[in-house]
Amino acid sequence: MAGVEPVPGVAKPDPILVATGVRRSFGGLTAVDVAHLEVQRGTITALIGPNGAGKSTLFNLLTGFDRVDAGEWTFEGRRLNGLGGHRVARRGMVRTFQLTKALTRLTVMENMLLAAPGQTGERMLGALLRPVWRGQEEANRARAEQLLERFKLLAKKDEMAGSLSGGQRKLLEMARALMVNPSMIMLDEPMAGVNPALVQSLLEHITALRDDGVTVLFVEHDMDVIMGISDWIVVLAEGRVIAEGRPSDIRADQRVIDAYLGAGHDDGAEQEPQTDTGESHE
Ligand SMILES: Nc1ncnc2c1ncn2[C@@H]1O[C@H](COP(=O)(O)OP(=O)(O)OP(=O)(O)O)[C@@H](O)[C@H]1O
Repeated sequence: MAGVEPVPGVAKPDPILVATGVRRSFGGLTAVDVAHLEVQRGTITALIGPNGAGKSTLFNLLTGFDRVDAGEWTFEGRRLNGLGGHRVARRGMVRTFQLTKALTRLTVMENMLLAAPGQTGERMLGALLRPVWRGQEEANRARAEQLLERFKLLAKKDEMAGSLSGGQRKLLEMARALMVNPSMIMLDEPMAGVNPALVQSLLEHITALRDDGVTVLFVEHDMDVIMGISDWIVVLAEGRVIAEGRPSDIRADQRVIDAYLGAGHDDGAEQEPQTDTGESHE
């Protein structure tokens, strides 16, 4: 991303995702108010910000799981406004979801097959198209096995997803998202609840996705992870993009330091201003 100025809303050479004027309020609270944001194709871009900054809401809006109040966005040059999550996924932009209770009661393989393309309408057309359908199911199963192998979960394919460790669940979430062969994947806190021993392996999987040409946008709180693998970082605070740039730009950005300190985030160097030292200031 050489030559791209680290300023909020900056244009990028080959953006895969472009959002303009995207706003979402809940009651009187403006959760997201993004004037302009471009995600460069083929990069790992981190979306960071203090708690409540609007990161999850922005993810939900862009992937069709929530509705904007205003604004528009394009993916691969095509408008996505008004499309639901499944149709957005079919266009090639998928997000990971935490495994819900229901999904933990299915096997690993069943989870993979549920995420496969073309799940809707099959029952209706099933009688008519049974041979085609069967072929599709075989192809889905083959792809699922390939992905499970890649994420070292193949041996677990017949086990309940609920029996997986935190890290293995994250791998399964990633593998599920890849069932539709996306060109962009959005990861919501991929490292949350992951045993430190698995963090390195997850990081390698994320960089491997990028190296395979998949654009990655991820929300994460762990600064070491963010600084370690991101090509570009976008900082949200109170719904707005307050900074964006390479890790070195972001580390030195006073607005970012202020936003994190203001929200009481622990970056390892902050001092709590209101700490009672036991001395009287009167
Ligand atoms: N469905 C909702 N109804 C009402 N308020 C909401 C809803 N979803 C989000 N909010 C509010 O919008 C703001 C942004 O929330 P959001 O979850 O997007 O932040 P976030 O940056 O993802 O935070 P975190 O890092 O804690 O996950 C918060 O103040 C939150 O309370």
